Amino acid sequence: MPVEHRVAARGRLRARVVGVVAGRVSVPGMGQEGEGGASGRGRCVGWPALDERRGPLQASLGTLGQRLQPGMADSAQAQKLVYLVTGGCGFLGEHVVRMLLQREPRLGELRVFDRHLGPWLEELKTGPVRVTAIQGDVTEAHEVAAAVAGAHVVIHTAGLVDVFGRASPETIHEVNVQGTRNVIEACVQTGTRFLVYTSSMEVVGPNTKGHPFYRGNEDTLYEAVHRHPYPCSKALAERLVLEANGREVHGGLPLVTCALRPTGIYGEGHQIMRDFYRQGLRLGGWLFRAIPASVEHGRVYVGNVAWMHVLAARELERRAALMGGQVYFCYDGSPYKSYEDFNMEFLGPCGLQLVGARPLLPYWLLVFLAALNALLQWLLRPLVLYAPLLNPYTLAVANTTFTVSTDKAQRHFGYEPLFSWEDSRTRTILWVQAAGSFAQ
Ligand SMILES: NC(=O)c1ccc[n+]([C@@H]2O[C@H](COP(=O)([O-])OP(=O)(O)OC[C@H]3O[C@@H](n4cnc5c(N)ncnc54)[C@H](O)[C@@H]3O)[C@@H](O)[C@H]2O)c1
Ligand SMILES: C[C@@H](CO)CCC[C@@H](C)[C@H]1CC[C@H]2[C@@H]3[C@H](O)C=C4C[C@@H](O)CC[C@]4(C)[C@H]3CC[C@]12C
Repeated sequence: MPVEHRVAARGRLRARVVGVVAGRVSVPGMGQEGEGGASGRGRCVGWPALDERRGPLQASLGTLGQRLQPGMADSAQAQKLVYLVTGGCGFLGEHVVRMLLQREPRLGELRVFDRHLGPWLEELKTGPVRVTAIQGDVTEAHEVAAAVAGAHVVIHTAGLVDVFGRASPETIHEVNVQGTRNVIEACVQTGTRFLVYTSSMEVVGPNTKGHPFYRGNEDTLYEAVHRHPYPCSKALAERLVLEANGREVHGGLPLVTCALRPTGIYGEGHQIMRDFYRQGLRLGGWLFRAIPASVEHGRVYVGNVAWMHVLAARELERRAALMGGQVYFCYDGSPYKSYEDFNMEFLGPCGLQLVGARPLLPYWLLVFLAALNALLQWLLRPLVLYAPLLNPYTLAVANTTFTVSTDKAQRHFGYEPLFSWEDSRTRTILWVQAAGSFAQ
């Protein structure tokens, strides 16, 4: 049984803590050199502008960023580090947690902060690393501050991922923007110097005009205009994180931040993939093409996204001048395909078929159905939550080419995908098969 007790660090805290454990290690090769400039700043239509008083993004920390804090020497023998992963029980968060345990040799304590703690944390009970599960809410500044206090590195992946209208725009903003602000302020107040933020490709696009982003990189010019609360919130939060780079934290040293922008993540734990699978099973093994095969949608394997987070977090100290204030798309060797064709890479081997070489419905009809769904959602809201996959926003995202081709993370901190496409595919297929065999 886990030992549960109240955390007393720094003032009032409702967060509950469970002690657990795991471990072990390997180190990848490193790249070198650098470049400046973070691009992709979005404009949110109808959303408040950020407070600009802190001035422009601070791109470089010079040698300041290279100074070591006590306990941050570059050796496995050095004092062990305390990592905090917010949203550590989510789809991506769980992979980040497991990856840290496997591949961060300096890990001494791992704090997993989430609104909902997963039962799987129990299985991390044996091993050399202390795992502390903290039930808390990123919108509660005092809970965040208590969890951050004493951590060397924060990986802030908690977020409300909702493009289906389940949550209100205000709630999305509160969790994604205010929650991120709380994390930053907690770092500043408690002296935590290294912050990696899970952003999203949606900070850039697809934009409201449906412009294609074809194999773009972090410097590709693109008109980033958002209307939907989710991408707006991610864009605002990312900006907060980047602008916080260089702020003085408690103790006088500068905060070092960077943001990672995954495209559509897939892999073990991907609920939308599981939903498509179950839908196909309900339809007798058929799925029906709605999006032209020529529309490319960027996808990345969750294990590689987690790996990039771990590497970025690990290298932020050593490469502060280069990485501080930077954004990186998350990429790997996953093939460029349409959203539906890509899903079929996994659903096909699980026995589903995608019907139609071309969309079976004309696009105008899909637009009509998406608008109808939005109307029904609005009409039914007082009675019931109607949140189907198809709405004007998801249709626009699925129907607009958005793919990434970049090596920035490789050049800046030596990232190479840990999992090949074949491995990623096999792991995902096995998970879909297992997840689909549970009750529908
Ligand atoms: N899934 C994707 O395709 C994708 C792509 C790009 C970026 N992202 C980003 O990655 C991050 C993780 O996404 P995910 O797909 O794993 O989503 P998820 O919903 O599976 O995980 C999010 C986690 O955050 C936690 N959380 C939500 N609100 C919280 C709060 N107020 N306080 C504390 N914890 C809270 C949830 O309980 C959950 O465990 C998000 O920031 C998301 O914006 C996801
Ligand atoms: C029109 C339907 C016919 O089959 C298909 C609808 C698919 C949509 C539900 C998904 C298409 C693209 C997805 C999004 C994308 O992969 C990137 C995202 C970024 C991330 O930060 C959050 C998740 C998401 C918005 C993801 C959500 C689901 C899609 C819109």
